[in-house]
Amino acid sequence: MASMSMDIATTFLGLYKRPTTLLSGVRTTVFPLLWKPQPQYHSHSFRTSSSLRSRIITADYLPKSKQLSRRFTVSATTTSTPQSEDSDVLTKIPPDDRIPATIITGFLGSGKTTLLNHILTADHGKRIAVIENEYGEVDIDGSLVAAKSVGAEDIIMLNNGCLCCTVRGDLVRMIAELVNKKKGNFDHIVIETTGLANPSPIIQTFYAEDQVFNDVKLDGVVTLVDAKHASFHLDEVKPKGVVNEAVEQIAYADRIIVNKTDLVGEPAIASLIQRIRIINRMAHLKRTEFGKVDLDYVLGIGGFDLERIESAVNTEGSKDDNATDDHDHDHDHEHEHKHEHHDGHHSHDHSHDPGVSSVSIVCEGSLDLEKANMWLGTLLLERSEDIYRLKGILSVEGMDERFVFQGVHDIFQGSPDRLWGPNEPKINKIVFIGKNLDGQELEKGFKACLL
Ligand SMILES: Nc1nc2c(ncn2[C@@H]2O[C@H](COP(=O)(O)OP(=O)(O)OP(=O)(O)O)[C@@H](O)[C@H]2O)c(=O)[nH]1
Repeated sequence: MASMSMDIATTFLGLYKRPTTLLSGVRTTVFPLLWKPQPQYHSHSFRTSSSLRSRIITADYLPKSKQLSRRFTVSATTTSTPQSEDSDVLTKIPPDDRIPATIITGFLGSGKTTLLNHILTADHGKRIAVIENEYGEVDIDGSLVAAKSVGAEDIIMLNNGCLCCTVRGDLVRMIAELVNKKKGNFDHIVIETTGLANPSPIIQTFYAEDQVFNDVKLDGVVTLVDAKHASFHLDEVKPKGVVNEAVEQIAYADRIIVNKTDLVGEPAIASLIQRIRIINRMAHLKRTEFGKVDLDYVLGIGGFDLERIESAVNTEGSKDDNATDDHDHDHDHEHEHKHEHHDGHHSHDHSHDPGVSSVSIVCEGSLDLEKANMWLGTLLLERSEDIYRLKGILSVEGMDERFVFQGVHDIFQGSPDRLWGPNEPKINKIVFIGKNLDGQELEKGFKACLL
């Protein structure tokens, strides 16, 4: 990591000065290209060449040659065309017609297959291709999935290991094959991971692999949490350097489903939800029995869609979607404030993935572009392993649009969004989910970038 980091830093910090060219198909801007409002950038400065498409990914599964050739990832398609004589650009986001994919994850027995069956048997009109990953040679979940009989276009089993480790290459091939052979026959891909999967490398696959990225977009990560057993797994002490999958699965979620609520009482559910909120305050959360949720809660959520980031970052979005859980509400105010939630246990010696928490910063003002680039570049250079998820909406000096972005470790993407309203306060919102986050330091660093 250390030796790679310098490359990343150089890339990160140097990028915004590079001339850029049109990338066919997918165009966007990236934060370090954060637009300098100078005349020479007016019509093309957002466009990235394919060589700028994705940021270096340091995950060790990528071959070195690939690691070095990758920089920033893009997903939203953003064009910049002249708007009027007196304004620089019109930012609009044309439809992204890549096939959406949903990752369903959650600890062993939390109800993933149950949810999948609910999805497959519900009346939503979508044609779904399923990729099912089971650890072990014997396809048990596959036979439990109601797939063929209810019209799933395809169900593909990956049985030789866990998606996040040994069969990740298979996932890439599987998706590429699905797209090449069956495009037009299905509208959505659902991937069920094993109960022991760490979602991070699976998520990264959607950005790191051209074969996947060009045709498929990650719609969201749905994490099932077993209301009865989750606390036990969250508490589990892992050897140094070994991730606690239960914590990671919650940390990466866009939607959390606290399932099996029939098996425990209200106090246990409430305390579990509080605990989940410490790890991830950004995801929407619902309680269920047998995974019975409205399908629009889990499909088509655009969790990784830049247009939707606002709701993710919006502090309202971090509430439990069940009104009954209003004990979990935020105490947010309109202007300057910060939330920092650390696991109260992390000072103890026995750790359950110590200090996985969320920090959100909300403050009004406009950012100095160069300072922001420097700050975020340095932060990701030093801390990308610990920063699991990052999402935000920023106000940048000289930019009429909001800048929305998100990151997964050192993969970072962003683009201008809609124009700020004439009387709209320019409030920056940024959420970090990760390990050992120091809320005060993050806030201080962020505020130092404000003009
Ligand atoms: N009581 C109760 N049982 C549930 C609920 N949801 C699922 N189950 C049961 O829990 C068991 C495990 O559910 P699955 O859907 O197979 O869980 P999974 O996450 O796919 O399990 P793995 O593939 O082993 O990781 C099954 O027997 C389900 O019928 C629920 O809300 N309440």
